[in-house]
Amino acid sequence: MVAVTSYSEDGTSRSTSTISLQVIHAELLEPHRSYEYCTPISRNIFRGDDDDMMPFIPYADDPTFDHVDHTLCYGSFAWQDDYDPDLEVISLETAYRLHTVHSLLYEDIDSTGVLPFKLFSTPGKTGLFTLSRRRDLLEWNGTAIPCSYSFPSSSLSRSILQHRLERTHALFCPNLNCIEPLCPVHELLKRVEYPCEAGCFLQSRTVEVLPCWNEDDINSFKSILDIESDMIPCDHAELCFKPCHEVRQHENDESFLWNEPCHHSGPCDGSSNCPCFMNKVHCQRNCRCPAKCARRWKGCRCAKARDGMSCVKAKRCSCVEARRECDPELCAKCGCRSTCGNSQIQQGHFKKLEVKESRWGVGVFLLEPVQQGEMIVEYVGELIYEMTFDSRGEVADHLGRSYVFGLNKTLSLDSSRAGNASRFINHSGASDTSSETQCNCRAFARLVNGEHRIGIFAIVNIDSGTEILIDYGPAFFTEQKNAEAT
Ligand SMILES: C[S@@+](CC[C@H](N)C(=O)[O-])C[C@H]1O[C@@H](n2cnc3c(N)ncnc32)[C@H](O)[C@@H]1O
Repeated sequence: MVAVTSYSEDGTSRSTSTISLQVIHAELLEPHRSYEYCTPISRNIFRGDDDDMMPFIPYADDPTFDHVDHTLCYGSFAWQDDYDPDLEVISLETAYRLHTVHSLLYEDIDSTGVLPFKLFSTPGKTGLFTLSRRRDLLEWNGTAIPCSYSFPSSSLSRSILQHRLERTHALFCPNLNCIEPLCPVHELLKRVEYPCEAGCFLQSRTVEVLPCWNEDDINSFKSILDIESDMIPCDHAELCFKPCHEVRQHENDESFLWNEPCHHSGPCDGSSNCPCFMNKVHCQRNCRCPAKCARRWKGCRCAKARDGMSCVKAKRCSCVEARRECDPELCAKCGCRSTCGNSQIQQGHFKKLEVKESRWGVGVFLLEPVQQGEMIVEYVGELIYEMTFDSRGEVADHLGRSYVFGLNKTLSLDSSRAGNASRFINHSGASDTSSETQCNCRAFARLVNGEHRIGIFAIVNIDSGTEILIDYGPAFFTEQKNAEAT
């Protein structure tokens, strides 16, 4: 029984009545187990590496997580960075006076660590000199620094490979589809048309014996190629501290793969040492050669099909065979924006999906039937480098759930922090023959207008309501088990 009292505007009670309500005994509702947040995205986001400053300690109250080991992945802790704007001005002033009055090099001042800030930028952390150029520091009338004085913009330690990579990375981004917000490269794009030095690879055409490099040189070079494969030899040479033509010879050595967009004067053939020509690959959208260059990918000549399956049903679509999606600029007839069946990722026509409880945590289920060969969804996430793959991997291993897909030699696609429903797709091995847990989809990487993207495709006809399952591959669970054991 519930008593209901009504009140007049001045707050006095007017009447009270009693009503009886039906009592329903509901089943006990179990709360869903806790999950991490995930930002919804529809396109891959370039992240590169996470900040070097640790924002918080994950699983701080969980004694089974090795916090100490995990902190080693970071250079500093956000909660210890006690920000004081006065200190910036005092540090800058101190550095200036030590340099101008006592003739100390800025690099030496930095290496003593005597100032509370680093003067020069370090990986993931902006230095005081750069900060002072980017924003207005507090004004101090007693300063000895003249208005016209400018602090050095960068001082890159020869010994820190990351520094060298970051500096050159800031000058070259050959990706026309670059989706990095405010990518600095597109402001600084610089054409390299001339030999970088005497003995540049552009000038020395003769193939000599492979120059003898020691193990450290070769390891550094491999790291550079892993992180920055899309560079010309002149830039690699600068990073390696090696003569340009030696670098070129090592790049040609079959132990290294090099498939960067070309950037040179002259035609894309042997006379200009065009890297695409040398590596027997097509010039791509990101190459700096003219659009009508003979080495460019020509696209397919498949005809339009009314059922929206042109190129897929065509006997031999050159784009399909090369694992590229058709390119609206090149494939004139197949209808990349309508009838082409080989442009599903860029068209973004995905199937209706539902995420719900499955055998292995949460899974993804179809809300409509799908035909074999159709694309279901694009696997999207943050594009990350190996260092971040490792640091995030420690958390994923502890959690027992990993959302990372290897995309190519350099980048992985991680949907642990940003992604779409596809991040919840579970695994079924090829050997599983049970009708309910049989693998019914496959992930394919496609070159889409110069970018590697991953689509999840049906490998059989699938009914509505069925869980989507893909084979993660043999390494996935072995790596997870190894990580749990260590
Ligand atoms: C990309 S997530 C898939 C979504 C996950 N089920 C969830 O609830 O978030 C991958 C993780 O799911 C779990 N998983 C997926 N398929 C599995 C399977 N066949 N057997 C055991 N665990 C599986 C593993 O923990 C794996 O690291």
